[in-house]
Amino acid sequence: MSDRVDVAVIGAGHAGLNAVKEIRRVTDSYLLVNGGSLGTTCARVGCMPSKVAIHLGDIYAMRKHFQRYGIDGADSLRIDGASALEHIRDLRDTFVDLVLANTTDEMEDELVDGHARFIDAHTIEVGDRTIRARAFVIATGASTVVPADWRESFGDAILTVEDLFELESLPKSLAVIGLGPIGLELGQALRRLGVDVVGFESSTNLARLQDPIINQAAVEIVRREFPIWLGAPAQIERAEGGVRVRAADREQVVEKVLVAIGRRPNLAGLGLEGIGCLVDEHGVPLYDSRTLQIGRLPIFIAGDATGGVANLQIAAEQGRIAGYNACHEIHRHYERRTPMAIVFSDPNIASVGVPWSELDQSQVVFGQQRFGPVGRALILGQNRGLLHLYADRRTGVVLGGAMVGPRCEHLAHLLSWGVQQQMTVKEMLRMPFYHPVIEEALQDCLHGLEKKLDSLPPKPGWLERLFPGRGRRPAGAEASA
Ligand SMILES: Cc1cc2nc3c(=O)[nH]c(=O)nc-3n(C[C@H](O)[C@H](O)[C@H](O)COP(=O)(O)OP(=O)(O)OC[C@H]3O[C@@H](n4cnc5c(N)ncnc54)[C@H](O)[C@@H]3O)c2cc1C
Ligand SMILES: NC(=O)c1ccc[n+]([C@@H]2O[C@H](COP(=O)([O-])OP(=O)(O)OC[C@H]3O[C@@H](n4cnc5c(N)ncnc54)[C@H](O)[C@@H]3O)[C@@H](O)[C@H]2O)c1
Repeated sequence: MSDRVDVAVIGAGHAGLNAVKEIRRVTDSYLLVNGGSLGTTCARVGCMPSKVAIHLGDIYAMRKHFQRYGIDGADSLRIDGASALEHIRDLRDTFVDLVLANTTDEMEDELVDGHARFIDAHTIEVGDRTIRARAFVIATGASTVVPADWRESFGDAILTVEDLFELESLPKSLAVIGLGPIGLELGQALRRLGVDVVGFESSTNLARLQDPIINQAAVEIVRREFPIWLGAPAQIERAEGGVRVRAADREQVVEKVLVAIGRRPNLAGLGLEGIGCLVDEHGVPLYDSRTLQIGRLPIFIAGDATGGVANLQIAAEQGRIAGYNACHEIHRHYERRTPMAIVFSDPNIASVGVPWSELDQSQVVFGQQRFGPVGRALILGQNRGLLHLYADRRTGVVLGGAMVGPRCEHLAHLLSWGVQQQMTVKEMLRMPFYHPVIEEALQDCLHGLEKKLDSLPPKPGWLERLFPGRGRRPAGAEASA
């Protein structure tokens, strides 16, 4: 069977579905090819079921405060792991249904089931079907990296996010290998649901945190809840009663291992090397980071398949740009908004704006604020944590920050909106704040920064230099070429 269409999109995750939305504005002549389960990584195994697990863990962990609050009987509370897992699957199915209802359920012949492989820059094969298109969008996502011999040698003892939520019951003990966002979020959630968890991380950073002060604070907080061993790669071997995990001089025998050592773009089977794509050392084709076009080919790439920052909003936005560019001669540019990463551990961990590694430390003034004395944090019984802000020494413009603390998911948004608007410390302080709220931690931190900035000796030409450099166009606003 042979088809000829304007655009074919490969992959029905958020990137691919958003590409389709753009393409449909221009043409009905498109196909969406998806190999594997429909419903998106986010809804099936990613953002959403992991947040349900975190929520259940947080609720159950609250029992530890009950006695202090005058609530009796916490000792007799028990969690039924099987029911908790069933609830996660129930909600997961709801999220998947919501995605499908608005997207692929409405498609008929436009949806093609199978894995695509390029024959040439205008042709793919999907099973016994040949599809010719004027342009393609590759949005094939990514999958967990599992060392080749681990599955073979350790079978069911090895878990990834792809199978964790399918378990019928919770394991008694679990080693989480890799404490990036996935390992930390799920390791903590499972610990709170009663699993004996130990975490292994080869770097010295939790959740990819670059800011050393916030990393140190986060490590100290997480360690109060379960052991985390940092700084050496973990290896595993068979042991009586389960699997032995070793890292440097540490070892632990556990029933199961959750592998969370990173995700790799699903590009291997696409045959890209055969159609003249130059690829990097990870097999990702070289593409223009603004137009998302691969070389000069009529092929665009979006979402986790790019091997770049993996998050839902970026996948969706890149999908829209790739879809648009696949059916327009004049391309739109993808420009990343102010970087923001939030890890939904308790307390939340977040980084915003200029990453630590890119700061010119001699030009930055730093502000710190502990959550310890913040009224609302004390009321919530969640006052561990620290906020660290960075501002430009010369102009007072807020550059970003990192934080570990209660409800930092919201502080991170507030901060990123200020950074995107290129606001100064003083301008952010003129924004409204209420009481008693966690946002007062941000206000206090900004006051501290303001004091430091005001105490710096004035520099000649300070004001004149301030305005030309500041330009009021929000960074990252979509531009058309
Ligand atoms: C456990 C976990 C938690 C996460 N939590 C968050 C979070 O809290 N916040 C956040 O922003 N992000 C989070 N993410 C990341 C987020 O889920 C992803 O960045 C996003 O879903 C990627 O979307 P995508 O469209 O690029 O890929 P996907 O949704 O993976 O879609 C790719 C599609 O392509 C199909 N496919 C693959 N190969 C082929 C082929 N050869 N031919 C045809 N089809 C193919 C796949 O079956 C799939 O349907 C999390 C991820 C995980 C795993
Ligand atoms: N809240 C969120 O936004 C969220 C949540 C989950 C996932 N994600 C995204 O999903 C992607 C994948 O997340 P991830 O956590 O799987 O990957 P990651 O690459 O962010 O982290 C993997 C970690 O594993 C460590 N590691 C590698 N090999 C190891 C070994 N042998 N022993 C011990 N540690 C080892 C690495 O040093 C790294 O810290 C990320 O890009 C992330 O942004 C986002």
